[in-house]
Amino acid sequence: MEESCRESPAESGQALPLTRDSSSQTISLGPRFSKINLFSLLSLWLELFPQERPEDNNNPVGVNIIRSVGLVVVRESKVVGLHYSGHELHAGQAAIIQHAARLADCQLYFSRRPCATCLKMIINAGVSQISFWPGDPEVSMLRSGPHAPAGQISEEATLDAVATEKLKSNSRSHICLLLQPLATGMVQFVGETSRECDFMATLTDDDPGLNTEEVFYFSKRFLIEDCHQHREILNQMHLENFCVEPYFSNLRHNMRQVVKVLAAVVAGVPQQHCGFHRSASPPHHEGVSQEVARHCIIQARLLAYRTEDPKVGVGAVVWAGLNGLGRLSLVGCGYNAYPAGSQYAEYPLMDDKQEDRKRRKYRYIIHAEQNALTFRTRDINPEEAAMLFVTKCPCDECIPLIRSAGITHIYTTDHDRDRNKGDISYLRFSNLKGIQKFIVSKLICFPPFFKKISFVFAAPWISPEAEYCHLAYSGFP
Ligand SMILES: O=c1ccn([C@H]2C[C@H](O)[C@@H](COP(=O)(O)OP(=O)(O)OP(=O)(O)O)O2)c(=O)[nH]1
Repeated sequence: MEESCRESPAESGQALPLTRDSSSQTISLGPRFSKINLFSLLSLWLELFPQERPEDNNNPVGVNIIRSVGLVVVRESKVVGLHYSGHELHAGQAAIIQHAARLADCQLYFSRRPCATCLKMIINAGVSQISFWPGDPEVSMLRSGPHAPAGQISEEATLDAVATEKLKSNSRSHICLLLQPLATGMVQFVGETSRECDFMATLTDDDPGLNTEEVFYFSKRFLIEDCHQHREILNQMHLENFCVEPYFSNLRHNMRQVVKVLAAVVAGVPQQHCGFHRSASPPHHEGVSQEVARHCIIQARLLAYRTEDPKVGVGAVVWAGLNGLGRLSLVGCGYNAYPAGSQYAEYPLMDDKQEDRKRRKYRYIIHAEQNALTFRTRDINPEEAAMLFVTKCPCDECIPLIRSAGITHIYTTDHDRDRNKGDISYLRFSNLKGIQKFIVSKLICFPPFFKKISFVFAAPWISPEAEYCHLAYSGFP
């Protein structure tokens, strides 16, 4: 993350009031995520990072009681790691393997209370804080396990709860609950802006509304519908303080709001019939799967809601990995904001439709890609695929940085592409060579017979430019 400890009026769940810039011009701003909101949302979303083999989610006999977990590692207010459970490693173990003793003094944000196996190693590494979402823990208390009757907390989960509690009481790391109320109006703001975001504008003419299926799915996953069960789980986790009213209702309300916001952001990048199609053989590695690309673009969209630009939020995340396959590791992430350390509204906020040029924002704002690359956690190895996921077409100022950093793939929208807006231009992206470009675009629907043929021959929605690929809305079943 790019900034250190700037706090805007919206930080602790407050609505942003009208704000004045240095010249007393009044501007209204939307609410934004606090850092804690952002880390919680990222951790929840990371839990759903697409796996090569699907998580054994709907196991009828509930044999697998270990749940997937998402994890955000933060050092000095900056994200230095994004992790998720895989087939071999839990998210906590993946963080240990990647960061080792560099985890010392970091803050860890988990989407579930981690199991004792992860917790002991994390405490041992000397992290300063471990927080978790107050739902079903990693060793599930909702799934019953092979030998326990359905609906009953398994012996394994009870033993894990005892062990984690013992580790907690003997640990110097501060272990706490991960939840902060969202800024007032945030749910509505995200709902509305999601419907208007570049991805939606490109992909559909319909107003999709809040995807109720997505809300339902996330509710099932991250909330515990039954109040008694939720209380029981909180008690097992020694969070009995939250079991009494009004704290219990507040907790559940805040959890629901966060889940709604996540569903709204996710709904802003439609999933159905999406596919990556390429028109030329790649100079580097193949890109990631369409599911992974969508997942990463949604990470970038979450980051964009932390913007300091009063008009346009941009988020960027860079992942790298050998062949673009297997476990990716985070290079960096960021959003557009004023230089780190600046005070809120210290710089002009005007855009190109307002005021004279010297009073506009453009010379001051650090772009999302610039923050992602400046505060990257590691360099990019020339052998690996390095993928930038960014919610807006990269501008001319960013293109040379992206190329020099060793980015091999860009996933974005083409909103503003080829435009010169005076203070900011987007002319260089189209001619950028040597980097695979994946653009979100809408499918031209074919009758069923032509669908298969269109895959083999160059389809009309694929740009004729060499090395130019599309995240296309496909009509394949
Ligand atoms: O590669 C880029 C390009 C832009 N931005 C940010 C910088 C600035 O905060 C905002 C500028 O957005 P835009 O070009 O849309 O200008 P605007 O004047 O805010 O909006 P409009 O489209 O109405 O002209 O986007 C990035 O973070 N990365």
